[in-house]
Amino acid sequence: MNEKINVLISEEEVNKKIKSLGEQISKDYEGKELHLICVLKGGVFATCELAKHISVPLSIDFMSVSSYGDGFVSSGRVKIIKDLDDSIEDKDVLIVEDIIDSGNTLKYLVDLLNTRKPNSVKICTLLDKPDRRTTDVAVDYVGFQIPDKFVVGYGLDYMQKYRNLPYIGVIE
Ligand SMILES: O=P(O)(O)OC[C@H]1O[C@H](OP(=O)(O)OP(=O)(O)O)[C@H](O)[C@@H]1O
Ligand code: HPA
Repeated sequence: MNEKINVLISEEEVNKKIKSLGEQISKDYEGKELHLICVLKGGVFATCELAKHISVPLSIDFMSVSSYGDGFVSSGRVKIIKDLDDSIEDKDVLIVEDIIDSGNTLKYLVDLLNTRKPNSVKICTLLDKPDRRTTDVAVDYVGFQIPDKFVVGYGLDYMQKYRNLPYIGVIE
């Protein structure tokens, strides 16, 4: 079945915002090297677009975690499906996510990565749903704060579909 989807944030607005985040990050990390960690699967679109607008030397690694399964609600348990390939010791790490909702995923990831002796760990998320937060996490770069609606597109899925939409939509 195909759900009806309304546009919440257009493709143009998303790309413009990611460009400005990339420019800000480039300024903040001037003179340093940055290690991006893309949180799969949802973070892949935001990471690729963001990386294009970062001008400091950059490396990218991928980690796959899941807590939602195929539903609308977090299971509360974060499962590592694929760990990083490379050590992050002494690196300036920036985690890139599509969305922070309950905060469970990012809290788990930040705590885990901090045990691996990075020089710094910061967070960039395209979307933030502050009304849903149950776990406190300090987020350094936010694209858009959005209302408490289940969104899809730009990496975000419903039952693994709609990740490829070039905009952020809301399922009716
Ligand atoms: O703040 P939270 O409530 O933890 O929600 C945010 C997380 O949920 C989604 O991942 P999901 O577990 O659906 O995996 P996916 O990216 O592979 O779809 C999203 O990509 C974030 O990683
Ligand atoms: O609104 C959402 N949409 C898709 N995946 C998600 N994971 C957390 N929140 C969301």
